[in-house]
Amino acid sequence: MALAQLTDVVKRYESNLTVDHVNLSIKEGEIFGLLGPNGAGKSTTISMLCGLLKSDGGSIVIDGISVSKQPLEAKKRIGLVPQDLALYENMTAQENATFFGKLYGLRGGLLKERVQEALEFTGLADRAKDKPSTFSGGMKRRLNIACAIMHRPKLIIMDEPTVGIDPQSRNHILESVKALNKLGSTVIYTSHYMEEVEAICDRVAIMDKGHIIACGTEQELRERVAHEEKIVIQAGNITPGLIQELKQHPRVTRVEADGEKVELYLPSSQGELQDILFIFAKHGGVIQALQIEEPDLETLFLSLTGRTLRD
Ligand SMILES: Nc1ncnc2c1ncn2[C@@H]1O[C@H](COP(=O)(O)OP(=O)(O)OP(=O)(O)O)[C@@H](O)[C@H]1O
Repeated sequence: MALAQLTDVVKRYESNLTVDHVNLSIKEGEIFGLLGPNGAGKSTTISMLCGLLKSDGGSIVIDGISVSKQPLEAKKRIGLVPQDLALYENMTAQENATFFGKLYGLRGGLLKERVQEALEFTGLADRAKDKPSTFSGGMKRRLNIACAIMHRPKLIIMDEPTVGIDPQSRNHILESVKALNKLGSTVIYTSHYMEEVEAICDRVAIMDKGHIIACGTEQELRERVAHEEKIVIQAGNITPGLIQELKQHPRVTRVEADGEKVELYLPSSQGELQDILFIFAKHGGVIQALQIEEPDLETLFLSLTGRTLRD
């Protein structure tokens, strides 16, 4: 059963269709990834889903409740971890969590219990009496999560929660997403990091320029590009002439060069490897490592849009 249903949702900014007739069905109990480059329209979609932004068309239903007709009822079912931190710097971690708990109508013993639970869950119990101004970026992000889960929402929405934070907090957040899901919450997780979405999500929708361009399990999405292969080569002395000749190779569909790394996309490396090594040797490129990779969500994005997620 769908816990969140978006039907033909539209958002316009002046003449731009920022969200262009988006249809999504998020099943109860899943971790659903919304993957797309910066500016794809992910945050705008999330804001409409949470009732923070009015849509210009279509309908959004959460747990059977229309977000536009019964916004307060719908909001009770949602815990939003926004992209921008929403914390009070002059209140302690405990006071922040208490404040958000009260907003959701929690009081007395239950409120105290939930504050403790949320801070423990996010690994901040020993910093309960400290203010966020003394926290690292990752700890602030974790406190943001603690505040969002105080009312044990059915649907937790996290908008790019790992942008600009240290690897330890990043892992902590990814683990906590999985743990929240195991405890029964459905999660929508937006990101432009393919690896994160692949690591934690049951299903993924790929968004670009306001459209959902693909949706399915990682396996289903990979199968759509099963005919593509990626060769990743680490090499010294990568010259413009070398890149140019690789691009001209009739079987190579795309070349991405970044410092000492070259990524080549082609239908199959079989029978072509010799040629490619020859081109490197001809231009004095010194190969240090070579790896043939299975197609991934990046390959799919590239094949659908002609751009990489990082472009
Ligand atoms: N209030 C606004 N007025 C005009 N344009 C806007 C407004 N909010 C967003 N946009 C535009 O809508 C597009 C989508 O933005 P959105 O923030 O939804 O993308 P995103 O996929 O979440 O990317 P990011 O990861 O950078 O936040 C962008 O081009 C953005 O500039």
